[in-house]
Amino acid sequence: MNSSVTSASVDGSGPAHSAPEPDCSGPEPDAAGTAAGWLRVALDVPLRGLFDYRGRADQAPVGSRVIVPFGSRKMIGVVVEHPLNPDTPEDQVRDVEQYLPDTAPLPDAWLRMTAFAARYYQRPLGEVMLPSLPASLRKVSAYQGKRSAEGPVARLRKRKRKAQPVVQQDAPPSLNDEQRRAAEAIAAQQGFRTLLLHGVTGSGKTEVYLHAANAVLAAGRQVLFLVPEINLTPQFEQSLRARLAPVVGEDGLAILHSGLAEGERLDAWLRATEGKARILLGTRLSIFTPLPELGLIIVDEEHDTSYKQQEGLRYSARDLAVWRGYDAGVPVVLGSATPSLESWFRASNGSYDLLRLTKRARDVSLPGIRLVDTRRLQLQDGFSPHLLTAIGECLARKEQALVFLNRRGYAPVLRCNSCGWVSQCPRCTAHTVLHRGKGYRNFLQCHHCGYQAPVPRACPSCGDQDLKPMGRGTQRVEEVLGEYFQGARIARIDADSTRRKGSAAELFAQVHAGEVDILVGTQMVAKGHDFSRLGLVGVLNADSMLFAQDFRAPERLFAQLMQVSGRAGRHAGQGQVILQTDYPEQPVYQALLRHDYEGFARHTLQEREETGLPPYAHQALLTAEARELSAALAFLAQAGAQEGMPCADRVTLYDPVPLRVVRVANVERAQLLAESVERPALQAFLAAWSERLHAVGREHKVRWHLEVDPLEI
Ligand SMILES: Nc1ncnc2c1ncn2[C@@H]1O[C@H](COP(=O)(O)OP(=O)(O)OP(=O)(O)O)[C@@H](O)[C@H]1O
Ligand SMILES: [Zn+2]
Repeated sequence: MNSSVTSASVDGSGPAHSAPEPDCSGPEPDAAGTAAGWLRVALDVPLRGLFDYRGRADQAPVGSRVIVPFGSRKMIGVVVEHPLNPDTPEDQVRDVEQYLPDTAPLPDAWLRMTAFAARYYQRPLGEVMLPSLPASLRKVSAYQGKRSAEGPVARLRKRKRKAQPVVQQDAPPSLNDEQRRAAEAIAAQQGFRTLLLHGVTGSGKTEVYLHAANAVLAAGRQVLFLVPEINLTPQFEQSLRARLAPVVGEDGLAILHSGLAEGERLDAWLRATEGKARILLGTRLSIFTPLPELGLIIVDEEHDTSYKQQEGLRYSARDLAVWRGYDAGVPVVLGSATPSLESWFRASNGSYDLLRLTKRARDVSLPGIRLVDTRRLQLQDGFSPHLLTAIGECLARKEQALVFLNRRGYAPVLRCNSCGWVSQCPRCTAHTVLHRGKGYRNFLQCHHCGYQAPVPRACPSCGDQDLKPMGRGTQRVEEVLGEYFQGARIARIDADSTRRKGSAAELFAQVHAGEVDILVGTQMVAKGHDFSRLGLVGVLNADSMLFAQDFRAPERLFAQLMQVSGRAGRHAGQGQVILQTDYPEQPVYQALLRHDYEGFARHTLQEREETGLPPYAHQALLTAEARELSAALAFLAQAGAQEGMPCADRVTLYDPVPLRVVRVANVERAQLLAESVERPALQAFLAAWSERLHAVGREHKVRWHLEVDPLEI
């Protein structure tokens, strides 16, 4: 049997190491100076612990990558320690197969951050370290495959980098007083501090970031700039190039997101890691990129849930950014028009500094918001006469209109008018959504598991042919608008229309160029974009989010509505927002009418305090998945026994409950929530708990995962 496997305690009994504080002392040759020694290696396997191999410490400093045998496979791992002795009998320890010196060893700061993330999020160190590297640095085939040549780094260096198009530089506008104060406050920071930049939509937060970044770059340091979505990178890339190229050079910017080809990603990562790129602009995965001269971290739209990874290591890049700033001793700027209540809370109690931008940067006011009470209105294809009229007037003024609706597809469900049958996914407890395919070839699709089926000719239940779409999604809204506004150029931006690489960027470019009159979109269009010609925003179906069970639903709805409203009237004119609702008296809508983020935040935080919810408590969520719900619940019931756990008296475990959508892809799911008002107590509990879960999980045939600071419950 493979020694490294036994040392990692497959059966849960072995001497698994807890994720160590990485050894930061660098390579230590043994007494003889060279001879073989022991290497402790982190591997991307779902086992707790690390794995010992025989190898040469001088060839494999801490932080370097090696290829090692693992069972019958080979894997790339990261050397984290040079132990004096291996944890298994020496004759069972296998040899390192290949050293990978084509990159410098991963630096101490990276080792510290991955170790922190592993500890905090309760994951094996290897499952944090390896996935955070560009794919080609962690797969054996990139080094030993047929066409691997001298490895991915050497291959990359042989290729010529594409020349960066030189972007026209633009003169910075002179900052207004609020912007200047904010930029100066950031630039004045020596050392770690978190600054929350709360600026209303269109207040010019980007300009503040650019000024702060400029100062840091001029001082010879690097800047990490996080944005929530790939779609926002082109807009920021443009601004960064136009403004900062004189300081950092055309090559000084690197961009990282999941939409890049492997080689592009490796290139950006290497340039950032080697300090050639001075600014790294990217989505959440960039948070793990080593930056030797980091001087400032900026997190734009810090409230955005895209910063949370929802699979594998369920980390929050925003939260890790704050930790990284603390560890590196550099300031962190969190910016938003609608900060998360967690961040707002910390700004209110003084642990963050609050910087405010209270008015729009250009000479325009915030949009006028109107709630249209749809209870007693005859809607036409889902549109109130008010909204239709407003769109017509907007087009007549040669401005763009945006219709926002958080539901893609043609209609959320297909229904039989005769017997009431509704289209259902056979694998999930969910309806299938009607989609309009190419050439009107319609199909049904499940938005949970991806299942697709043709549209039945007749009702599968009663045979009647009167099947009708119920409700509307973006495709149907697009179609309806086409009928009402003939000749108008309509574009739809949602996950379906942007599947092809680059198509989202093309669509946004068309909107910016004024080649679109009406834009229909989901949350993809709602945030961050600086549309210059958009005069009107119409919101359909906001009510569907009003009564969600999640305690964060109102916060999220409010943020989304503020953000989408904020796309109107940014450059000129008076922006206008029309929101159709059956519940105009709801506090969320009333706060929106007044553009009153602070009032909404105060009110909602008070409710959270009274009910003991985050940020006044800390949570972790254990989710179990099994063929049968009963098995998932049984696992959770056993997992929920608290005897003998550290800090058990300060941690509340709630009763296991099925998820709202119980079955997805024939797997049934249930959850158990753990909560404590003391973060350290919860952390101590979780560390011991996750040990036990590994053991309990093996007895039950369930898959499970633990999520720390869950965003959705
Ligand atoms: N000092 C200034 N003078 C004139 N125009 C400015 C100034 N600062 C920013 N602007 C312009 O104001 C517009 C809005 O700025 P920006 O997109 O940065 O807003 P924002 O605060 O990020 O808003 P949101 O949160 O809605 O994304 C941009 O077109 C920008 O060029
Ligand atoms: Zn399904």
